[in-house]
Amino acid sequence: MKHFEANFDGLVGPTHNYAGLSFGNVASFSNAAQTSNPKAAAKQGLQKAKSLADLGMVQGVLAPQERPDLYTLRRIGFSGSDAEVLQKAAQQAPALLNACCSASSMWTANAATVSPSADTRDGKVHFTPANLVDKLHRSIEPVTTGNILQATFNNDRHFKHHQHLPEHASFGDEGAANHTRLCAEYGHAGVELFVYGQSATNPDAPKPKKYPARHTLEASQAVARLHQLEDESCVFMQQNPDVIDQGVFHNDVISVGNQNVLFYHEQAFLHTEAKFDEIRRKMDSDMHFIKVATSQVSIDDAVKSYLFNTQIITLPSGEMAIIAPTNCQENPAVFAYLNELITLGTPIKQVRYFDVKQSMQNGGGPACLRLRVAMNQQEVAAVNQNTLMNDSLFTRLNTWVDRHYRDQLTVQDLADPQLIIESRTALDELTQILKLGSVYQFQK
Ligand SMILES: NCCC[C@H](NC(=O)CCC(=O)O)C(=O)O
Repeated sequence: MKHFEANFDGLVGPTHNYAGLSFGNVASFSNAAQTSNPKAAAKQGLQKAKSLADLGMVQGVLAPQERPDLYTLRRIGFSGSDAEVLQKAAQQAPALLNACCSASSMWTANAATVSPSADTRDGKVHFTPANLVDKLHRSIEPVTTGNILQATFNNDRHFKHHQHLPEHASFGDEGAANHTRLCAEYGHAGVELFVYGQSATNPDAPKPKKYPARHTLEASQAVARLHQLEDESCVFMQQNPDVIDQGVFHNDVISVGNQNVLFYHEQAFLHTEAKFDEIRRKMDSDMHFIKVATSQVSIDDAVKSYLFNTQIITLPSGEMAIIAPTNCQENPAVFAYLNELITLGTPIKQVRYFDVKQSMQNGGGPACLRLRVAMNQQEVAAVNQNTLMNDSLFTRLNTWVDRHYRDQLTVQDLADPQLIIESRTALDELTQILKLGSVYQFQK
């Protein structure tokens, strides 16, 4: 049977904006209060997704979330009509209003952790939505994320959906941004590499001093248990706390894997050599560890360009390609490195650049925008087919964006009661296009 690694890209929601909500994420902070362009952002994302489908990849889309989140605003005491709730929140607690308006669900690398059926004891594909507890604006995502995942992977025979982990810092879980699956072939049992920022139950373990470590070892271990993974197919590795303090808030800002390739910065991890030995021992095939030295690309350049937030994909020809943001072309050290990389005799043979600047300005690159789901042919057939990218879906979604999205949005606009009407109208229509059923609270 054929096997694929599908990418499910998050559609950028109608409230895409720059509110500076993510302490520790340099781009989020430095672009705070800029005017965003939700229409351009959504179209940049669609273009990347369509281009991957055109390359012969299995490509899907995941619906965005309903924002402004009036349910959370009411839960914390703002009352009255929808317009009154927005107005009171804007006056009394603008930071809370901003948190309830973020389109951050577009970064579906953080939607969940996914383990393919080749790795799990029950032979199903397992999904655990990430609780994202470290950031208020993201901590309100997991319930709806679960609804959307269940409507997209809606077949009990093949897909197993878990509840998100307990909402406590001990179980800080940022999903697949800190999870990479290494394997010889997508359909073979692989090694699931879980990268965490700190251990919650070991106060003496290293941790960053300036910025938060969002993800714990305990969360990764819980996901491995839920997903019925064998100890022999898991490796838990700690991120270097020093790089978290330099803006590497997720592991996918400093390393990315695909099949038997791990592309990483030399400062990415703690105990790198011992852990790589463990990976080698647990893999049933040779690994290519592609190290980028600080002398080639500094941490600062890696964070600014998102060199490691690239997607490494295996094309139908068997060659690997890197899907990079155009920001990598604009950074001389990174561009020079990438030009050299494709000549080094590694499995990576091409680089393709995409403009995803609207997302990058919030600290999310190409890899943040996608959730990887390795599946066999039968599993791909069991996915909600209306979510899979093709010419007709691409045209429909572009028309849908043109009809419903604004081409500029400021943080002040978030209190505009018209935005909630526009957003709900758009999402209601989207659930019909993707045939998701009622996944949003306003539809229930
Ligand atoms: N994987 C990339 C995630 C980026 C995301 N940025 C944000 O939420 C920025 C939102 C803002 O600043 O408006 C985050 O940090 O979790």
